[in-house]
Amino acid sequence: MNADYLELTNLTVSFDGFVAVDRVNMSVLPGDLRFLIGPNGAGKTTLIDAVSGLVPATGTARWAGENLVGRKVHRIARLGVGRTFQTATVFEELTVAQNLDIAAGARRGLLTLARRRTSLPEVVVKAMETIGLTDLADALAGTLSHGQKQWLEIGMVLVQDARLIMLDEPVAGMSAEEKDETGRLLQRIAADLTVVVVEHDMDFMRAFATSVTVLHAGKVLAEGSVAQVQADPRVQEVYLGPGEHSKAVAEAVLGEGA
Ligand SMILES: Nc1ncnc2c1ncn2[C@@H]1O[C@H](COP(=O)(O)OP(=O)(O)OP(=O)(O)O)[C@@H](O)[C@H]1O
Repeated sequence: MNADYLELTNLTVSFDGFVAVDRVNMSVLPGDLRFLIGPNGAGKTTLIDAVSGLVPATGTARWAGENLVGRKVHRIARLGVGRTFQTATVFEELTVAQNLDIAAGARRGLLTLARRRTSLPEVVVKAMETIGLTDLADALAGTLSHGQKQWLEIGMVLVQDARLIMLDEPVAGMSAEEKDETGRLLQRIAADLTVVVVEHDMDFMRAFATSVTVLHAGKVLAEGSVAQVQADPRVQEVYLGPGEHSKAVAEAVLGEGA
């Protein structure tokens, strides 16, 4: 079994007795572009917080042969787990290349970072190509468009040697062109890595997901291909409410096939 395989078993997160993630079982294989969808408050962000070590959890989250539950955030990052946040966290007053260099340095250690270098590390050059920002290497991050900032943040995860990448609503606020570009970027990344995308944008999900997990009230409600989850009456009910199962309404929210 490839070690780059994420397997959650009974993953549970409680906040003062409120169960936000409730005994979730989920497996994601390398090469998969898994979308995690569900209504507001379903527990999507909390789930990826738990896998990244940002909130305490019970159950297991197996990755790279280890259980991530109970491990410190930096230890989890060193096992190749990276994530982005809903709001991009780039250094606006630094250039694209500098942002990536610093992120790569976080991995390399301060000693290497302190050494003066005349050229950019290979990993930074490669990341700029992957995220399509090579031409903007010397542009200040603060001058980038919203979409470009998100791509830079993805690049900052890539240079840290992440092999499991979890993205929290990467296309929120993007233009249609930026969404398409992001989808193609995620497909390129998912060819080599394991990718989990938390998303509300159903058009984006339909265009780029290879598989989908639907969360509702902390639990896995459905899992499968886009067509399978769209056709699932339980998924339609969660998105539409009971008694609104007209085909036209279901299609308007979930797309054709619903
Ligand atoms: N730190 C916290 N303390 C208490 N409750 C929390 C905390 N973080 C999240 N919750 C609650 O857990 C539930 C799940 O929240 P979460 O943000 O994971 O949902 P989500 O599916 O990502 O929603 P959205 O799509 O709106 O971002 C919500 O009811 C939320 O209020």
